[in-house]
Amino acid sequence: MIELEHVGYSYGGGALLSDVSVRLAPGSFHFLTGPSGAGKTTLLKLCYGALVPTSGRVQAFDLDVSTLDRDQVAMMRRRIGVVHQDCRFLDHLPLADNIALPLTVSGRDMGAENSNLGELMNWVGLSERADALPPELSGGERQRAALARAVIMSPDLILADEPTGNVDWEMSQRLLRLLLELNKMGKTVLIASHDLALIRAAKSQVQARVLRISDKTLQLAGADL
Ligand SMILES: Nc1ncnc2c1ncn2[C@@H]1O[C@H](COP(=O)(O)OP(=O)(O)OP(=O)(O)O)[C@@H](O)[C@H]1O
Repeated sequence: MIELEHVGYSYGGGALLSDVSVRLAPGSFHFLTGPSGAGKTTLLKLCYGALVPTSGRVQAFDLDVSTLDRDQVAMMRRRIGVVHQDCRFLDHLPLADNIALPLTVSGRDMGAENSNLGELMNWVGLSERADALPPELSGGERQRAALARAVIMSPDLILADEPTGNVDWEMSQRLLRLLLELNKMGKTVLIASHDLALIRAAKSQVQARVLRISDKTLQLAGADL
């Protein structure tokens, strides 16, 4: 599904990532961990083609992302749902419209899609908040809305960047349950997280691989996690 082969990345100074190789198989569940600034967000961006590697190769759905034209990049991104660390909503649009934005942008018929939107808002427990504006939402509501927006195009792969940042334990468990449900539906899931308690909770429920960025490269974390 996604494969990084000997990937290196630099923002212009020294190398941030070096010789990173990993394969996310269809239907797998992964965590990505490592200290703040180690390059977790950067690695996710390399996976969805927002950044092109300085060295090595990223293959997404059997295509080399650095060789794709604009249309192919757009097609590839439709298959990947991203939950951004900062959620990024349009503050003047009601929540339902924010969640539906990927559909609107891609020109899908909203009449036909409305029941999907309703089901999705119900699934994340936000049906009652459809008309709320993003600044009125709690942290947990924002994170669930960001997850709903990431999956509205029915992606095959979900990349979630600290999806439980700034929420309490109960809410982080609720978000984890949603991500586990998506995985049970056959979606591949990669979660960047500092939250070791969350990773341990997930590992008791799903066969998850934990990858850690250390010394600029990616290592499989040991059984201590
Ligand atoms: N656009 C950019 N230009 C230059 N440097 C950047 C850019 N984006 C990130 N960096 C730097 O790259 C390093 C890795 O950033 P990144 O956000 O990938 O780390 P992270 O592991 O996700 O951190 P955190 O856990 O704090 O979110 C940091 O030192 C950051 O300042």
